[in-house]
Amino acid sequence: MRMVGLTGGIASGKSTVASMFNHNNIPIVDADVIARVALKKGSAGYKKVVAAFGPDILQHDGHVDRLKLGRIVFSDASKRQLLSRLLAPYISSGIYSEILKLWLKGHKVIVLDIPLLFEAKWDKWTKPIVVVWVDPETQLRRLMKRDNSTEEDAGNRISAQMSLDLKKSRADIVIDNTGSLQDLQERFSDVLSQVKKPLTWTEFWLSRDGSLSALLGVIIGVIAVRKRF
Ligand SMILES: CC(C)(COP(=O)(O)OP(=O)(O)OC[C@H]1O[C@@H](n2cnc3c(N)ncnc32)[C@H](O)[C@@H]1O)[C@@H](O)C(=O)NCCC(=O)NCCS
Ligand SMILES: Nc1ncnc2c1ncn2[C@@H]1O[C@H](COP(=O)(O)OP(=O)(O)OP(=O)(O)O)[C@@H](O)[C@H]1O
Repeated sequence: MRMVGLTGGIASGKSTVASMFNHNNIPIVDADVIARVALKKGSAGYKKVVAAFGPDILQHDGHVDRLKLGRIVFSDASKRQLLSRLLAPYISSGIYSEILKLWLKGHKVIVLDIPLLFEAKWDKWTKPIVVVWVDPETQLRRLMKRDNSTEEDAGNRISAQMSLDLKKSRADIVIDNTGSLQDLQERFSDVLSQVKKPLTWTEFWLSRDGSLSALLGVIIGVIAVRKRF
């Protein structure tokens, strides 16, 4: 199975690109969605985070106030590291379990949409790595518009992340998303054909069908050897 890594900066357009993959029947493992589940009221992750950050981060109904927690962690690196450390085991196991489900369904290509792909070292497992890049002004403008946030809040979120130029330098494929959605769609068509190239041998043996063929081969081999002796 081929696991494509999809990453970029906040509001650079990862989800927009992910939905293009999805429209082409390539399933997505979305780390932001998994991270939300990990912080759901009553979950083990929720309990650890509330114990560490205190009840002030909760809304009246007991759910985490994401805006409030976001303000705290995106303006303080040590608190951000603490939150990441507390949630990392739950996010990782959520990602593994999604990958396993898709492997069992026999998908040949899947996309891991992980904002912290490099920081959390998921890049070792993904090939190719696609980075959605955008220039800093466009990123700030789109983020403020999407989240209806102030320049200060949006700037804090951007500077809390690894630089987008550094991510770009570590990419196999860069998608420049500074232009229009139509420009993005055109660039995406090239990327799709690269991602859909036939599987390498290693990827084939790591696919469900390849692994089952290998297992069957081993069983037949063992039976044949036993019959001979
Ligand atoms: C702080 C939280 C509650 C803010 O929630 P909010 O709904 O406002 O933002 P959302 O979850 O949609 O994240 C938006 C973007 O912020 C960026 N981001 C999120 N967490 C982090 C982090 N720890 N470090 C750097 N950037 C981050 C990502 O680009 C993400 O796509 C939330 O982001 C969170 O729980 N973060 C910790 C979990 C995590 O590490 N998520 C990243 C998945 S790899
Ligand atoms: N080429 C484009 N032209 C105009 N708007 C765009 C373009 N690409 C994305 N957007 C808009 O920019 C915003 C950010 O895009 P998107 O949500 O896909 O980013 P993201 O990288 O997934 O963000 P996050 O890291 O927060 O999950 C969205 O409102 C989206 O509709």
